[in-house]
Amino acid sequence: ENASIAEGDKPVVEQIVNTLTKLSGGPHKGYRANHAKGIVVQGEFIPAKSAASLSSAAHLQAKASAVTVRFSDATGLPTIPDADGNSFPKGIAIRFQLPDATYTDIVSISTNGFPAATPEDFLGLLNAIAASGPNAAKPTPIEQFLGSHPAALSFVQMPKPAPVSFATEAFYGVNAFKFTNAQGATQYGRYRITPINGTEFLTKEQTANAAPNYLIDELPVRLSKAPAKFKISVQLADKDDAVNDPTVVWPETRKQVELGTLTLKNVDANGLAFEKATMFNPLNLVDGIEESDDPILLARPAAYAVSYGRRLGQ
Ligand code: HEM
Repeated sequence: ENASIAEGDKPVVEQIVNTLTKLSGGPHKGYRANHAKGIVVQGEFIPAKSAASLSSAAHLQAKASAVTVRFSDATGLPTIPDADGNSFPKGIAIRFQLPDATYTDIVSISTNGFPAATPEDFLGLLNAIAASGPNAAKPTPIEQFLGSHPAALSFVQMPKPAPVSFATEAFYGVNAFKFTNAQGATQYGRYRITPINGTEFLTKEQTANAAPNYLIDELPVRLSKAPAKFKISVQLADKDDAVNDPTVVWPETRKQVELGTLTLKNVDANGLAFEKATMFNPLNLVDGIEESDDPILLARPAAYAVSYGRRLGQ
């Protein structure tokens, strides 16, 4: 694919996928270029009464929807240990089955914020990491990049504790969406997916001793005993909040609207085949929810499609 074109002349999203692949020692045939290691579970979503006040979307009205959820570790390395520092942020991808046999997705991470405001900057960050091997001259490319990109530095420095379970981690939509209700009123907001029993993290010592697959192994055991529940809500933008910049964290004082309860019931027995055949996409939207003009959000479908095409061997 595009072998005769110089790397720097390829579309930025393709360059990002190539650098993600290089950073993970890939290509790892049949796996995602990012968030390669994951687990697929099934459950349902029951909307809260407040959901319809925000959006007329079909899954936010009175009725329950079937959902499929994929939790994941960051990087393109399918064998990354679940407590490895590079496995953060963790990911959650949620697919809601809609009444008309279509679906809509939410794809979120375990950090409230992103290291770059544009795909070009994200590529710059990844390329700086790739150029900063053990023999790189000081200051290394990544030291230089972080020195001149405060948002990337604060993302790198953000605490990313290892969760006890995928079911005890909180996730953030990071990119804003535009929600419209049945009366035509619009508001911008960011998703939050929060465990109903609260977040729970390992101690430093537990993290150091965690088994390589401790998260992947824990979830089926947990779900065989009881369902795991999350609250899905939306943090609303104030009129001056940046709705097109995922590096800007909005104040915790912003109002939140509860959308409903996500209940996870069982691990998908066909999860491996499903995850290979499926591309989650944050712009699989539904009437009542639209994208913002955040350049990171808008770049994601094309990047995911490059990775998906390669996963299917195209
Ligand atoms: C320009 C910015 C980004 C790029 C280039 C990028 C790239 C990718 C790629 C190539 C994949 C693999 C997709 C597939 O093969 O199906 C992926 C997966 C994923 N990304 Fe991103 N990403 C970006 C931003 C984000 C953001 C802002 C979030 C969360 C707010 C996010 C969360 C995830 C998650 C959770 C997955 C795994 C989805 C799944 O389980 O299928 N990404 N990303």
